[in-house]
Amino acid sequence: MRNDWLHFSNHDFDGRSHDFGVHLWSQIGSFVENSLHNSGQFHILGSSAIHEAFSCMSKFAGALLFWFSTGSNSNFHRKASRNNAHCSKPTSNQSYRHVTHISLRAQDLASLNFGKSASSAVQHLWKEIGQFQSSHVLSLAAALVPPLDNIRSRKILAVPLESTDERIIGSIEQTSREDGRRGCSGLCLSDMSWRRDAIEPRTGIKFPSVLDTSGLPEVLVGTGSRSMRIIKFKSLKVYAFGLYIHPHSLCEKLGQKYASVPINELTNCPDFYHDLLREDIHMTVRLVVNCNGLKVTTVRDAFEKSLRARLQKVNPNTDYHCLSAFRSYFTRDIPLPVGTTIYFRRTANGHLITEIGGQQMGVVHSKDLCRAFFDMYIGDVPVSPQAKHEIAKNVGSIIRSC
Ligand SMILES: CCCCCCCCCCCC(=O)O
Repeated sequence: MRNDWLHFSNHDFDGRSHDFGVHLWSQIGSFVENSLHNSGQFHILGSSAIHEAFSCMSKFAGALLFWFSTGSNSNFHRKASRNNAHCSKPTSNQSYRHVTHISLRAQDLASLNFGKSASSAVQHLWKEIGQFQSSHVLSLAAALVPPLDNIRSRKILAVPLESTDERIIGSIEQTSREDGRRGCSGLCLSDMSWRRDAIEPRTGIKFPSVLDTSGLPEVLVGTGSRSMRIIKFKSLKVYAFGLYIHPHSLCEKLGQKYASVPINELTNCPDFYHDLLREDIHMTVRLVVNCNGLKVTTVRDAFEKSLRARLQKVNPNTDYHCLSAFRSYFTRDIPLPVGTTIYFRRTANGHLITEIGGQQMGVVHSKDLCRAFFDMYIGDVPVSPQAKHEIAKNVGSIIRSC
């Protein structure tokens, strides 16, 4: 350990994650103690303040320990031999060995004004971590924090989430970790109560972090909005959308293949998106109407146009019966006022279910149509490239927790 920095490096987590966490906590603890003695502040601090600060640090160290020793970390050391993803290019004989550096400036700790400052030091740590992992990974890391006493303290968990990106998935409170996280792909939805909705930034429309309408809980992996030009200089934000995915289905189909590919590579990996579309992964688009005056028939025609072109690309030999069936579900004159919610759900066995305003409109059994539909959001020419990128990052984070 250097003098002016607390510097923790974890070059290979194989079998050492627990030691790392314990080491982290003991380093923080002894450093804080030394700093306080050296700076003479120890005696002027009330014992309850010290206790609070240490407790905050303890929680944070615990969070890190848990993060490194479970979800994310469990996949950090997957061997490249298991990785047959085409976008992955392991270097030399080390494959993807993740290097983690967490640095905490000594003066941050030495000047701790306990109570307030403990959480700002923790925030500093979060920021440092944020330099090597995306905020989305952090949100998932927050999701995997163990139920240490008072871990609900938003002071610690909420700040980095809110200060980074409002669209990220909200922090999760894990209520029980004893009953087999492994059994539910690391991200065990039944164990969690999700605390926050996500807000699509352009429309301000809220999206719940979890959808559990079909009996298969799906998590929100990205939001976006669709603008359409109606006259030359006027464009309308027609709808906002959120894409949800069933983590178990994702892990089952793609967990092994992409576990060791770094997330920033995944986002630029065409094969990854193709696999997401090709594999029968249970997913849903939740679409919320954002302007008045939309007619179901207008929406139907716009979807049909887009889907026809995409179907042709997905399977040039496809028959278009699936499209006629899909179209037929939009014939009724249903009003679509602002706020109307439309779900398009793809099941793992290739059904596309359409539900408008709480009413199931119909089901089409066609894998081609399912692929063409989700191609609108994660395909080569997406409705929102930014949302597609966000989706890939969050899907990548889930895969790391498989
Ligand atoms: C003002 C025109 C409104 C048209 C609304 C159409 C909404 C569905 C669009 C089809 C899918 C898409 O390309 O986003």
